[in-house]
Amino acid sequence: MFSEISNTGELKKMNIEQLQKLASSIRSFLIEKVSKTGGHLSSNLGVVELTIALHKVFDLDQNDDIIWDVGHQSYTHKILTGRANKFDMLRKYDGISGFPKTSEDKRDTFNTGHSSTSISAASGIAKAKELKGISGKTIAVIGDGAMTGGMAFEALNYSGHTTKNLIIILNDNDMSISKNVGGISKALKRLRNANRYLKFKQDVKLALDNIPVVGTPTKKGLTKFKSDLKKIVINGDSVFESMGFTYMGPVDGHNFEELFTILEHSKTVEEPVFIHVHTKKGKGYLPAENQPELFHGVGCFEPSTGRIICNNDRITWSECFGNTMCKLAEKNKDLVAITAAMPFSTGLVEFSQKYPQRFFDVGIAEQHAVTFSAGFTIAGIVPVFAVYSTFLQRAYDQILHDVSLQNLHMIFAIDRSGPVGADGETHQGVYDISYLSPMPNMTIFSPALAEDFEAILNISVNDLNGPVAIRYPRGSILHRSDFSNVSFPKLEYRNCFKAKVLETYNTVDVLIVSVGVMLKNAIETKKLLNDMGFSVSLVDAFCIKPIDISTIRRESNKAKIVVTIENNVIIGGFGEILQSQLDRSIVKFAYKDEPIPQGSVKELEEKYGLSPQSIADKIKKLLR
Ligand SMILES: Cc1ncc(C[n+]2csc(CCOP(=O)(O)OP(=O)(O)O)c2C)c(N)n1
Ligand SMILES: CC(=O)[C@@H](O)[C@H](O)COP(=O)(O)O
Ligand SMILES: [Mg+2]
Repeated sequence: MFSEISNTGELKKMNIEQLQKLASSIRSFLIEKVSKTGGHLSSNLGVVELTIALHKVFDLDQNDDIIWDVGHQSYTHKILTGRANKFDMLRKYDGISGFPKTSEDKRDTFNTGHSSTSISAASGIAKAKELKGISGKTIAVIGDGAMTGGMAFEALNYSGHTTKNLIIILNDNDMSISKNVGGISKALKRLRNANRYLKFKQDVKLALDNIPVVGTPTKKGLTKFKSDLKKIVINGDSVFESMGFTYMGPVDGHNFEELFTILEHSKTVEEPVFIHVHTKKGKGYLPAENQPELFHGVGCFEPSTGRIICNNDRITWSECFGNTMCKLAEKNKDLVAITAAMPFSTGLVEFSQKYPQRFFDVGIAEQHAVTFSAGFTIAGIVPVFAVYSTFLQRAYDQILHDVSLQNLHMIFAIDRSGPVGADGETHQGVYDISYLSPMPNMTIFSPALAEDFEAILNISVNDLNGPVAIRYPRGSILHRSDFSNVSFPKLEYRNCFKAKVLETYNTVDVLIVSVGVMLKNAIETKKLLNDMGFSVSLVDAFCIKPIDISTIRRESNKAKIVVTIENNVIIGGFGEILQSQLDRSIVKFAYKDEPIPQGSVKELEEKYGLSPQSIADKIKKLLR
């Protein structure tokens, strides 16, 4: 559909009216496609004009590069680089990614997915080009949410004074996933509200003389924009100016004329430039404009109404977490909840409404969130930091240095632990056992069922000491009643460090030890093996650290082979930890040591031999 403009030569010939038509058809295309595949709709609808303008003004086939921060807003860029026909497979197994991927197209300069990396990467690329004598601009497109991440500040601090030909485009829509928070957000609001049309009072050349970073050679080229430049605000007071950037803006990010004027201008400036673009999240689609949070990362929906249709009736782990937190907070007045810009997705909205004084959204600032939590513990408060497994990686040193070495009592509620599906390799939560296990004093639980999850959250908040991590996956939660033929022991403080022996025999072919929700696969594997005539004992490891080695050793002594099933990577995973403590070899079912691609959990389990059938087949071979 967009094949004729996918080559930038065509786009460059289009006039404003044609571009507006193009923007409108891209929006319809995005709504239609994302309504079927799911994806990051609101953010993408907000940057259609900005992306078109960038493709028109800069030359990605030559030496200009764009780094998309987070990268969840790169769909229009994908369309303009010839990938529109692949959108039916957006975020699907073997399909195109919802994030930039250098393997898909060379104009996806840098892979992203986690927030706040773009300025550092762009700054490095710009420096490298400078060293190699390559011309061209390097452009970081970063959202106001991503701008709350510490790494963005580190990069701004460094590159404003040092990096030529770097352009930072701040896409300010006043939203992270939820409403953006913090001082930066307030400062941006002030800038947005400042007089947008601060006209130059003098001749344009004279005005440019007052901008220290613009040299004489660039003035010549700029005179042709003389009339347009009257619209550009150059606000000498912004924090970005103080950091060494030439600040331009704010401009209306849905107005092509303003965008072209400012982008063309920035092209002529050698020194680092900071362009403030104001956009509307969800632009052009009322359901997304009205509920940008809901349509930030949405499943399938009805395009005409915005009605969500892929809703699961079952309660999710995040919802169960949020409900339990509300109950616990009622009794324990010292309990607080912390999120790094994800109140909605971690299930904390109700908590934030019921207990606004005890709820803290710190922005996309996982490192700060951990050390901030550590501070709470010093004054006798019990902080629960709800965070996705993949984003907690950001705070590795803070977990070690500020929490675990000091044995402080905080709870890491680790959501999206295990494979996450459509977001792919940048977001897979398959490393947390490996990265948390070496932390001294750390307790790690991996519940399989809602009943155990609620109980262990309560025990962790009220009875335990030191740092506690509770890992749980994306999606629907399971209950005891889902496994009517298994009898589960009641989880209490006295047995919370124990592995749960769910089925045991004096002599047995196989002992299966499962981790967390992999219990489901373990139960199904057991059934398959039983049908093949093999006997199977079953243990739910539950407590990963400290590992209940005595129970597992006792069960292992009765078995011909011992098998572990987990949703972590093999290296540093539960299987390896167990093997290092049991003096026998173990057959370990875990994710392979390679980037784990996008795809449904089922597809990934098939790919990595973690489905009940493939596990049973492998065990059968080993037993024979
Ligand atoms: C380190 C990290 N933490 C959290 C997230 C989850 N996340 C993805 S997008 C987003 C909000 C980004 O807001 P902004 O940069 O303003 O982009 P917008 O969606 O508003 O266009 C968040 C919190 C992430 N990708 N990376
Ligand atoms: C882009 C990003 O990092 C988040 O928006 C993430 O995609 C959310 O994932 P969930 O859909 O699992 O909440
Ligand atoms: Mg934003």
